[in-house]
Amino acid sequence: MSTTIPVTGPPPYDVVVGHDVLASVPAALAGTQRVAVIFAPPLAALAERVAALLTAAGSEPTPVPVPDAESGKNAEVLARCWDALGAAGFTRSDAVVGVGGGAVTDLAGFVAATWLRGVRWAAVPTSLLGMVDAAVGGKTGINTAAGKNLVGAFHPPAVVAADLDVLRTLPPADLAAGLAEVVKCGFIADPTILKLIEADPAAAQQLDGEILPELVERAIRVKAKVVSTDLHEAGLREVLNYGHTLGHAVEQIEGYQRRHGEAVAIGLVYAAALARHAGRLDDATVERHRTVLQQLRLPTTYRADAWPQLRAAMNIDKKTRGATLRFVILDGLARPATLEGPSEELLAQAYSEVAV
Ligand SMILES: NC(=O)c1ccc[n+]([C@@H]2O[C@H](COP(=O)([O-])OP(=O)(O)OC[C@H]3O[C@@H](n4cnc5c(N)ncnc54)[C@H](O)[C@@H]3O)[C@@H](O)[C@H]2O)c1
Ligand SMILES: O=C(O)C(=O)C[C@@H](O)[C@H](O)[C@H](O)COP(=O)(O)O
Ligand SMILES: [Zn+2]
Repeated sequence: MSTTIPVTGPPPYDVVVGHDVLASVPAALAGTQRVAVIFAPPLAALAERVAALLTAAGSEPTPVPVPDAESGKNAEVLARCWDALGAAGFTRSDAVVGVGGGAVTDLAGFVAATWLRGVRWAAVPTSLLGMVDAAVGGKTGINTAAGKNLVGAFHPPAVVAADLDVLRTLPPADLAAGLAEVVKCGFIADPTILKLIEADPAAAQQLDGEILPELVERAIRVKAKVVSTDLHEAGLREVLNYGHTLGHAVEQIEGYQRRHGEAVAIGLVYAAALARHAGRLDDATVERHRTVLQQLRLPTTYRADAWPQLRAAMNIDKKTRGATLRFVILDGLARPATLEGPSEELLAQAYSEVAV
């Protein structure tokens, strides 16, 4: 059983989520000759299954193993992927498939965006975070020493095949990290998500119940709607960056060793505190951020002495214009807004609510 959630584009494509969805990959890449299947070691068996489906459909898969997680999302690994495509003689009628968590699909999508200035690609997200967020919407890219995702391209996939069964092997901490982005969707657009988690936080993490699939579908619908309206982040899409200004700074100062979803959880509390200090958000909604994230055992605090480093790292956030920091905040539940150029005092006051 599966659900198809359309991203209306342009270009249009489907997010197919549920069980037995992998056949949608060869279907979406019909007519391609060679297909590079980019994967990290923990997902080697699934990558082989995808390759077998491509072979059965008449394509010629080339396996391209890459280092796991953030250690594969950099310029050196990107260049190795280009070399693999070059050695196999990839042309514009060929394609790429990314099989893995968000780090691998971000990398694979960027390989596809840059090879011959853009070839088709498909995403097979294998983490919760990848299914609800990273694989959807066409943001592809890599990290640099200066910051998270600083090099990349908007290059939407031909299909996203999210097979809920693959989540069975996902470590619980990675499942929880994915829920941070689901919570984000709850605060910016769909408060039912928050009610579902608050009513039964354990059920939100159980693969065999009905709650987790509903949360996945709801979060994908939030993202699909936003990116269908504003692929290139001219305005509306910025709401998906809620919690990411401080979150990305945490990841950068930790050398990309911290789970993205955990950093976003800390960043969500910071953004809520910032909104309150700016007089835009009530105490109860700020507190709701802490409680729902803590129910999922996600971090909501960070080292007090890290503030100078975090503050410097935030300067290179993609929403920054010149010297003006810009934050996504809330004016209320499901009422995302922008805060431009907050004072240093305000920034530090908000951090005092996160600092331990
Ligand atoms: N492009 C976007 O719009 C977007 C959105 C959100 C996040 N991201 C990016 O996504 C990345 C985070 O993604 P993530 O949380 O998936 O982390 P990740 O890709 O680093 O994966 C986390 C770990 O889970 C493992 N894993 C994944 N699926 C598994 C499975 N089914 N079974 C066993 N192990 C599995 C991975 O091998 C890895 O060790 C970050 O780089 C973030 O910047 C991008
Ligand atoms: O899709 C988006 O747009 C988002 O902002 C979703 C985020 O969850 C995601 O982490 C994204 O990669 C951040 O984008 P960036 O442009 O700040 O790197
Ligand atoms: Zn994110």
